[in-house]
Amino acid sequence: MLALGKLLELTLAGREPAAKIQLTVEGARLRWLTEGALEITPPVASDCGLDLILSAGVHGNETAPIELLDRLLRAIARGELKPRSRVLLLFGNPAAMRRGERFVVQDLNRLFNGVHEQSSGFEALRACELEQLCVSFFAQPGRTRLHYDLHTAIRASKIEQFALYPWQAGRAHSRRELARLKAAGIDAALLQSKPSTTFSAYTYATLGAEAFTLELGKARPFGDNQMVNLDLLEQRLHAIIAGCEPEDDPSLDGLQLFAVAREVIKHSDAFTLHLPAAIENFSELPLGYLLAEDLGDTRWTVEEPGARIIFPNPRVHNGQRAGILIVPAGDVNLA
Ligand SMILES: O=C(O)CCC(=O)N[C@@H](CCC(=O)O)C(=O)O
Ligand SMILES: [Zn+2]
Repeated sequence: MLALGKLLELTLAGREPAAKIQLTVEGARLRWLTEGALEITPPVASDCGLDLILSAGVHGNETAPIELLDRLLRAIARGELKPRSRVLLLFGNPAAMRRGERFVVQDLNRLFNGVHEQSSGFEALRACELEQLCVSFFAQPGRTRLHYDLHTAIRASKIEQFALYPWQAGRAHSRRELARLKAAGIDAALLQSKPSTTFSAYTYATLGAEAFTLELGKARPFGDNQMVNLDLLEQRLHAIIAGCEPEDDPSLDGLQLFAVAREVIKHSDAFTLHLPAAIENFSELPLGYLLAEDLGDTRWTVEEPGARIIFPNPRVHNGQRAGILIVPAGDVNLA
């Protein structure tokens, strides 16, 4: 196998490869760009016109997607998976991956779309670097842009594999992309309705890619991910990279669509979340339920029929999202 196929090993060891460019037998080029970043370029004659960004490890302790990208890259480096798409593989937060922690100083996935410019520290620099890597990767005009940012969640989930679909003014979410995700084993999608500072929101709204955050089960240490079955997603990523995707059924039956009702923001150290510690993502909350309290008279009470909670986390920094209240999406305008 080509040495650059061991990007994960190199990244975890904090090492730079001696050779930055290597070619597979079929002539695909692997190019190491910087820590945790590798570009794969198919031979010109077989290029299918897709620019695909696959990222994982934006949160350093979310190992199942990191292992998935490692398997894909090794298959390419062994010549078993023959790319026809250009691919940018990114391990988002190498320092946090080495520590097995979500982040080092601050949550990298809150620093995109320019927020890093008003901040400092390791993650702010990395957000800037990741944005530049994506801009350069997408520089060629007339090509199709797709980005999957792969994550796992802190807690268990009633719906284990789901997507968060970013938002941009005047742009409808794509039925074709949702059908593709359904075929890849994704059971639900949360359609965002406002701008965001996550990585996928950056590539979607600023760079015009189709882009998603994919949540793929519960975060566990390296080597401990046997419970997560990512076979369908892995097969689909193989097919996308190899430029040989099957035609998808355009029906979205079986894919649950949700909309954001409200984001719960933690304003102060007095913030209290009234949920059991082991509550699962997508748990339903009854009308009138007192969900959270904060300084002064701030109270979060459930007012939306059918409301469910995802990502409840009272330990976030003040000013950040401590949970999202979601509801089943009504009539959705899809492109
Ligand atoms: O389990 C949790 O509480 C967080 C899981 C996670 O990291 N989710 C992403 C979602 C990103 C998005 O909203 O697109 C995050 O919080 O960064
Ligand atoms: Zn994450």
